[in-house]
Amino acid sequence: MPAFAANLSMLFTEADFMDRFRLAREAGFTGVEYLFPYEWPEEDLKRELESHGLTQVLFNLPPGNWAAGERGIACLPDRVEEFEAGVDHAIRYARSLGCRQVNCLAGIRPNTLDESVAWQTLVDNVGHAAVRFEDEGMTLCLEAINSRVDIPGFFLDTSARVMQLIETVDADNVKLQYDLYHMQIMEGDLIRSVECLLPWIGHVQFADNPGRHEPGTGEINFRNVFAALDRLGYGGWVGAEYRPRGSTTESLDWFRNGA
Ligand SMILES: O=C(O)[C@@H](O)C(=O)CO
Ligand SMILES: [Mg+2]
Repeated sequence: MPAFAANLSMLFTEADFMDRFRLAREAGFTGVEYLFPYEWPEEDLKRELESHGLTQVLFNLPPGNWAAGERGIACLPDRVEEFEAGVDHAIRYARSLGCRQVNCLAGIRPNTLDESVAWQTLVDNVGHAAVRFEDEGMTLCLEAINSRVDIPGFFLDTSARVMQLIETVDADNVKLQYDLYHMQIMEGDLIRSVECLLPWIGHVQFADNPGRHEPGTGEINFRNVFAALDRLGYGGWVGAEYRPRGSTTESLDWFRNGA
C-alpha cells in the first residue's frame, strides 16, 4: 500500500484542529496535510508534528480570500504582488515544518478576464514560485480541480491543462498534484492516466465519487487504483482528502483493511 497522509481539513473534524494530529497518529497515519497553516503559529504546528512523529506532507499557498469564495490568486493579474508575498510566507512555514511540497491553487478566472492574460499571469507566477522553491530544495505542486461540481470556473481543471503549464514553465521542481476525486469527475480512466503522468506526479489525493466520501461509498475501485500506484512504483504520499460520511473512525476501513 502507498504511504497515506491524513488530510486534517477533512478528517478528524470532530476534534479541534490541534488535536487532530494526535488522532491521525493514533489511527496509524505517519503523514498529515491540510489546506493552510497560516492561522496557527509555526511553533505550535511544529510541536504537534514532532510530538506525534508526523511528517508534514503538503499545504497550499495562501489562496486569497477563501471565506469570500476565492480559490487561489495565481491566475489574477491584479494580485501578483500578493501572490509573491504568499510564496515567501509559505516558504517560511514550510521551512519550520520541514514540508517539502506546497500546492498552488490557480484560482477562478472571472468572466471579464481574458483567458490568455490569465494564462500568462499563471505561467509567470508559477515560474517565479518555482525559482524561489528551487532555492529551498522544495517542490511546487499544481492541482487540477474539477469545475463541474466543486469549483465552477476553476482555471486548471484538467490534467492536460496542468501538463501544458508544467511544459511551459519547464522547471524540474514543478509537479502535478493528481487528485483522483477531481480527475474521476473530469476525465475518468484513472489507472491509465496515472501510468502516463507518473513522472510528473508529485502528490496524489483521493475521495470517492459521487459525494467526496471515503472509499467504498462511490464508483472508484480504490483497491485496484492503490495497487496500480504500488505496481508503477509511485514513491510519494497519498492524501486522504475526503469528508467522512459518518465519523472519521468509521470511515477508515479502507486504511485498516486495505481499500
Ligand atoms: O482538492 C481540493 O479541494 C484540495 O486539494 C485543495 O487544496 C483546495 O481546494
Ligand atoms: Mg485535492
